[in-house]
Amino acid sequence: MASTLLKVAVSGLSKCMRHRAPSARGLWLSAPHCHGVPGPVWTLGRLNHVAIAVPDLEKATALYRDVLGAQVSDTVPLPEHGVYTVFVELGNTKLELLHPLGEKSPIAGFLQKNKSGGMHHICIEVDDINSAIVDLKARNIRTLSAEPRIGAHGKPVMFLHPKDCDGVLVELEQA
Ligand SMILES: C[C@@H](C(=O)O)C(=O)SCCNC(=O)CCNC(=O)[C@H](O)C(C)(C)COP(=O)(O)OP(=O)(O)OC[C@H]1O[C@@H](n2cnc3c(N)ncnc32)[C@H](O)[C@@H]1OP(=O)(O)O
Repeated sequence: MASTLLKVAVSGLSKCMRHRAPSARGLWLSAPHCHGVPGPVWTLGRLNHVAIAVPDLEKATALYRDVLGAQVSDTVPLPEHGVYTVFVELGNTKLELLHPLGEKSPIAGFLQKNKSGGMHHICIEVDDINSAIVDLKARNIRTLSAEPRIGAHGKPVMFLHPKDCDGVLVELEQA
C-alpha cells in the first residue's frame, strides 16, 4: 500500500517537473506546475549588454571612443549599485564599462583579483522578470538580491549567482 502511494507521488512530481521545448524566440521556461495550473511563464530576449570592469574609466572610455571609434555615453554614477558606468553603443548591443564607486562597491573584489580589468557580467532581457525569478528560484538558481532592483536603464534587474550559471554573472533586465 505504502509503496503504491509512493509510486503515485513520484509519478505526479515528475509530471510537475517536465520542461517545455525551446521556442523559436529563445529559451522558453515554465516553473513546475500541477493539476493543470500553469506555473509562471517567461521568455529570454536579446543581449542588452556585456559589462567590463575597468581599473581606469577614462582610459577605457578613450579606448572605445578614440581608438575604436565607438559612440560612448557620459559617465553616470550609480551610488545605489556602487559603480560608475559608461555605455558603449555597438548597434546590436552595448558594452557597459564599470568602475567602483564607494567603499562597498560589489566590483572592488573583482578588480582586486583582475587587476587589468575583465568581463564582469552579461545582461539579458526577459519579458517578465518576476516570473523569471520565481521560476529560477524553483530551479535552485541563486538570485543576488531579495527583490529586483532598478538597474542602469531605469528598469528592474536581478543578478544570478555566477556559480549557478557556469561561472558567468548573469543580469536579467525587464525588457
Ligand atoms: C548598474 C547595474 C546594471 O548593469 O544595471 C550594474 O551593472 S551593477 C554591477 C555591480 N553589481 C553586482 O555585481 C551585483 C551582483 N554581484 C554580487 O552580488 C557579488 O559581486 C557576487 C557576484 C556574489 C560576488 O560576490 P563577492 O565579490 O563578495 O564574492 P567573491 O569574490 O568571494 O566571489 C565568490 C565567487 O564568485 C566568483 N565571482 C565573483 N564575481 C564574479 C563575476 N563577476 N563573474 C564570475 N565569477 C565571479 C569569484 O571568483 C568566487 O569564485 P571562487 O570562490 O571560485 O574564487
